[in-house]
Amino acid sequence: MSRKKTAKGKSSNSGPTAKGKDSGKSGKGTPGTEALSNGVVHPSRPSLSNSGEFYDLAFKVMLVGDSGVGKTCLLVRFKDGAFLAGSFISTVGIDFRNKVLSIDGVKVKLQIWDTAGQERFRSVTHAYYRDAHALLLLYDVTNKTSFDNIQAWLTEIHEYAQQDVVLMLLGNKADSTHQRVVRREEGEKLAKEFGVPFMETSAKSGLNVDLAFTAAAKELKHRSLKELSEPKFQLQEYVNKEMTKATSCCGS
Ligand SMILES: Nc1nc2c(ncn2[C@@H]2O[C@H](COP(=O)(O)OP(=O)(O)OP(=O)(O)O)[C@@H](O)[C@H]2O)c(=O)[nH]1
Ligand SMILES: [Mg+2]
Repeated sequence: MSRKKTAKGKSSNSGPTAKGKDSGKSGKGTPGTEALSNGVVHPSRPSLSNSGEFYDLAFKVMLVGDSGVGKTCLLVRFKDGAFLAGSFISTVGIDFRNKVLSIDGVKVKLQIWDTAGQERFRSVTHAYYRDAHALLLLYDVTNKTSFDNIQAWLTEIHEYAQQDVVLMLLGNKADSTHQRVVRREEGEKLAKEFGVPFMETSAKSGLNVDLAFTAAAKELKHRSLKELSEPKFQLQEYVNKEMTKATSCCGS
């Protein structure tokens, strides 16, 4: 995936995704309209993604958070199973990648939007919030400022995103034991305060990366298929059960 992208404008579709490209840049990745506004394409008639994979449901997931917290690396880890080590290339504008997951026998396509954390791209990012079905809000456990800024991000999300957006808080770089300045408990406390599911992740080691996306997809699928006969899907409970805890030796 190119990490140098320039924003070209606002996404024009308000519904979930169907038949998008596997990756693209802003303003261009506006897929077709087969999907209904709640994310259901049609379970009995699977659609075909451009990568040749069939899917039943499609949703947009957006990665947000300060520059350098690891949004692009998290996406690359999830999509390709690799870690982008080396020099940091800050995302310009917005970019996306698709991935189809199998959730309880249902094929769920996630169109994952990787936003630029830098302040100067904020107005571009704002334009995409309203189309997002889920938001993964990241901070960096080795960067206190990125943690302190979470409240401001939540205010922004409240202002621009859909009211019922699925939101998760992720403390990334949990592998960086020695550089850690934000304890897991602090992340948990903040998340609890705002009623948001929380987990620590590492794009480097892969810790909880699949889980973060799968949990969001499960929640979206549950809501979309209105599985009312089943007990309500409890996102935080599911995460707690599945989560691998990072070993954090050094608190702040
Ligand atoms: N140790 C460690 N380093 C990470 C991890 N995730 C990302 N990094 C490093 O952090 C730096 C920033 O990562 P990016 O993914 O480019 O950050 P970003 O949030 O996309 O930044 P912007 O595009 O500017 O918003 C890079 O040097 C990565 O190698 C992680 O889980 N662990
Ligand atoms: Mg980036």
